[in-house]
Amino acid sequence: MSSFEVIGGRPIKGEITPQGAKNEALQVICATLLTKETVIIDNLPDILDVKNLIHLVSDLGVETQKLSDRKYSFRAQNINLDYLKTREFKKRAAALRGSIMIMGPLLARFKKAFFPKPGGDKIGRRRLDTHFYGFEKLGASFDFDSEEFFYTVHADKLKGAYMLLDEASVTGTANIIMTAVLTPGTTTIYNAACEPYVQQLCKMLNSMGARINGIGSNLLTIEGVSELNGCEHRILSDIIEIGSFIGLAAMTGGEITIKEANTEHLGVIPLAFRRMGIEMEIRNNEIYIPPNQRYTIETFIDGSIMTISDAPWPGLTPDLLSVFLVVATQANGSVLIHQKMFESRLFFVDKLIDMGARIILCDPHRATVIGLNHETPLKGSIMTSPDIRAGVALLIAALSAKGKSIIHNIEQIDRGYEHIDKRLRTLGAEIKRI
Ligand SMILES: CC(=O)N[C@H]1[C@@H](OP(=O)(O)OP(=O)(O)OC[C@H]2O[C@@H](n3ccc(=O)[nH]c3=O)[C@H](O)[C@@H]2O)O[C@H](CO)[C@@H](O)[C@@H]1O
Ligand SMILES: C=C(OP(=O)(O)O)C(=O)O
Repeated sequence: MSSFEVIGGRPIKGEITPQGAKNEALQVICATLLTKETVIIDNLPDILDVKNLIHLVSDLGVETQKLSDRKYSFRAQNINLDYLKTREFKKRAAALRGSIMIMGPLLARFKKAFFPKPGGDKIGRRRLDTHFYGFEKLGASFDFDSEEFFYTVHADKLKGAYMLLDEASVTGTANIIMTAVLTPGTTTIYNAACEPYVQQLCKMLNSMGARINGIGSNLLTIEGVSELNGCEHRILSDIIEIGSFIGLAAMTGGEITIKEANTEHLGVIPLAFRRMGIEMEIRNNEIYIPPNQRYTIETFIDGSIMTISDAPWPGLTPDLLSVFLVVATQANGSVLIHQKMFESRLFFVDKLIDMGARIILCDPHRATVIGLNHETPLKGSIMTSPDIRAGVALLIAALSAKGKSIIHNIEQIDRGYEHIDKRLRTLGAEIKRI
């Protein structure tokens, strides 16, 4: 288990370019299983989850080749489905959440797929019902071995269908889309997730010859085709990393420019930071955060306390709520952070309270933060990163705090943030891996 040692209290300064998006990368790597032809993916982030998934698909038989720093080619000509029954596969699949998205392509191409319990953040119940509801609607049978925790789907024949999803699951929608593109007939998915990751997946699939309409909305219509060809795809910048950098700059009083910031794809993220009182200038494809901000959280028009809460896209992504929460600890004013989707993602506030933050955890989903208005800095502390986004929130807290902090279990952060220590050092942060 590695740790970060951080000396806080130094404003960050400079320019930074975000990595490619983790959640898009996981979708499009799985999509390479849909064709025998070569797919080239550019801007893949060099993070643990992506490395693990590339390893997994290679073990499954996909020929993978690193073409340059962030560019890989994938060729899924000879797939060995027996690998899905091995102990090695169970271990690899359990290392990340996104691995579940190999099921849709395998079902589409080979009419069967198996999967053990996927990994990912331990942030509350993470059900998979929507995935299997969709597969069943397309004609697959589904079995669950509760002793072995093993999911199986198989079909003699798949057929396009109408479906109304019970929830707009991101990986669930991606899985169903990837089955439907090779399923004869018309599939209509209503209440589909439409996060930028899903939009990007659909665009990539259309460039491979799929026929998907309604991209960017919650109503997708897919005309199945008999086969897909190869393509070249470039991953967008990671909007969660962009939000994390905005939060870090605000908390440390720093001045940064975020290059290649995907400004058209940020949805309500800039608005939510502005509601926290954080100023930013969006210029062309860059975001500039001015220095020394003493931000004041807005109230609602009627004067009531601001709530920052998550919702499926185009609502605010749940993956940034931990960052909003930590940023609020130094604001002028109060905010209610309401994490609606996940049940165990706010418990890390105990660590912020130890550092001097004023937070009341109302229940597992809601925390009220009363800002310190930059009058008293947080104090350095020793802590353990419970999940990827809480980990980054603790890192932001440590970089803004007075004195030294140690953050353990940083593998959680490495799952989704590329060489974060090295990149933050270029902005003047005092952080080292120990
Ligand atoms: C690898 C990957 O891409 N992971 C992302 C993906 O996870 P993942 O696809 O696993 O998450 P889902 O979208 O399935 O669901 C997330 C949580 O929200 C709940 N839910 C979801 C939709 C809805 O309309 N109502 C509702 O309550 C679900 O029950 C679940 O607890 O999407 C999540 C939600 O954006 C993100 O946090 C994860 O980073
Ligand atoms: C919850 C997250 O990831 P995963 O779904 O991969 O666990 C996240 O990226 O914040």
